[in-house]
Amino acid sequence: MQKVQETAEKIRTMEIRGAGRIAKAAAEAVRDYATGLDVASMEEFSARIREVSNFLISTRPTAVSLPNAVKLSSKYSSANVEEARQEIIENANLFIERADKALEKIGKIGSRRIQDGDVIMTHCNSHAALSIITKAFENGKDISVISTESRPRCQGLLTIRHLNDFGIPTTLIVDSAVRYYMKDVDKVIVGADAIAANGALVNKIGTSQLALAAHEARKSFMVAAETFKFSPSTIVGNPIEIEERAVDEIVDLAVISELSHVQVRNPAFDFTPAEYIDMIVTDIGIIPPAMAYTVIKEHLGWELGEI
Ligand SMILES: O=P(O)(O)OC[C@H]1O[C@H](OP(=O)(O)O)[C@H](O)[C@@H]1O
Repeated sequence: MQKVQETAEKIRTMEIRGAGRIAKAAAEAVRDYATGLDVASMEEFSARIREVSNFLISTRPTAVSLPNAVKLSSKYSSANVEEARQEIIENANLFIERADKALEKIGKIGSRRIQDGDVIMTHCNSHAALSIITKAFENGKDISVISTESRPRCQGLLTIRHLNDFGIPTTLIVDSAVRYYMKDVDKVIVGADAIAANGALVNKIGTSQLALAAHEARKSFMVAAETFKFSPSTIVGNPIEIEERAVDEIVDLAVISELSHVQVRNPAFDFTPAEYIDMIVTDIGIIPPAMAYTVIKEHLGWELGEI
C-alpha cells in the first residue's frame, strides 16, 4: 500500500503528470499492489483491489485516462486469488504496452498531416501532441513550434525543452499572446485529458482560446488523443469534472491574505466544443469529433457494461 500511496501523491502533486503518464503510473501501481497482496480469501482480495482502485482514481478528477486505466488493469474474472492476481498483472502490462504503442501510432499517423514549412502552435505539455511534432521533424519536415507558457504550472517550459533536445526551433509566448500570433500559425496541435461522447475536448485551461483564435483565423485545429482518453460515462450524460487546484499555484497567499473582497480561482482544464476541432488523431486513425461516440462504443465496449 505504501507504493500505491507514493504514486497517488506524485499524481496529486503533479510530479507525475500528463494524462497518458498518469494512466500508466496508475496501471503500474495496481499491478504492483496485486502482485504483493497477501490475503486470506477472495472476498478480501476483491475488497482490497476495489479500495486501491478507488483511491488511485480519486487523485485527479478530470483526466479520464486515469479511471479507464485503473478499470482496465484491475479487471479479473476468476474466483481464485492466484488466477485473479495473474489476470490483473497481465491486464496492467497489456495496458502499459498499449499506451506506449498508442503514442508511437499517433506520432506516425499525425505526422503525415504536417507539411514542410508548417508553423505549429501547441499548449501545455502533451506527449501525444509532441509525438506528432517530433515524428514530422524526424521525417525531414522543416517545422517550427510556438509554445504557450501555460500558466500557472508553466508546462510550456517542459515542451520547449523537449523540442529543443530534438533541435526543433521553438518560440515561447505568454498565454495571452495566442491570438496575436495565430496569423503566423499553420496548425494548432494539442493533447487531451478527456474527450466526451459529443466530441468535445477537455484539455489544459486556455485550450479553448487557442481553438477560438484558430477558428477565427481559419487555421487547422488538431487534437492528439489515445482512445483510452475517451469518456464512456459521457454517453449517458455524465459531465466531466473540471479539477480546481490550489490558489497558491497562482498567487502568493500572503499577497491576498490582506484583501477581504478578492477570490482567486484556478481551474486546471476547459472545454472546447466539437465544432472548433478539425480532427482527432488517435491510435486507431484520424477521426472527426463526431465519431467520438463510435470510438467509445466500439473501442471501449469493455467499460459500457458498468454504466
Ligand atoms: O497524455 P498527454 O498527451 O501527455 O497529456 C495530455 C494533457 O495532460 C496534461 O494535463 P496535466 O498537465 O497533467 O494537468 C495537459 O492538459 C495535456 O494536454
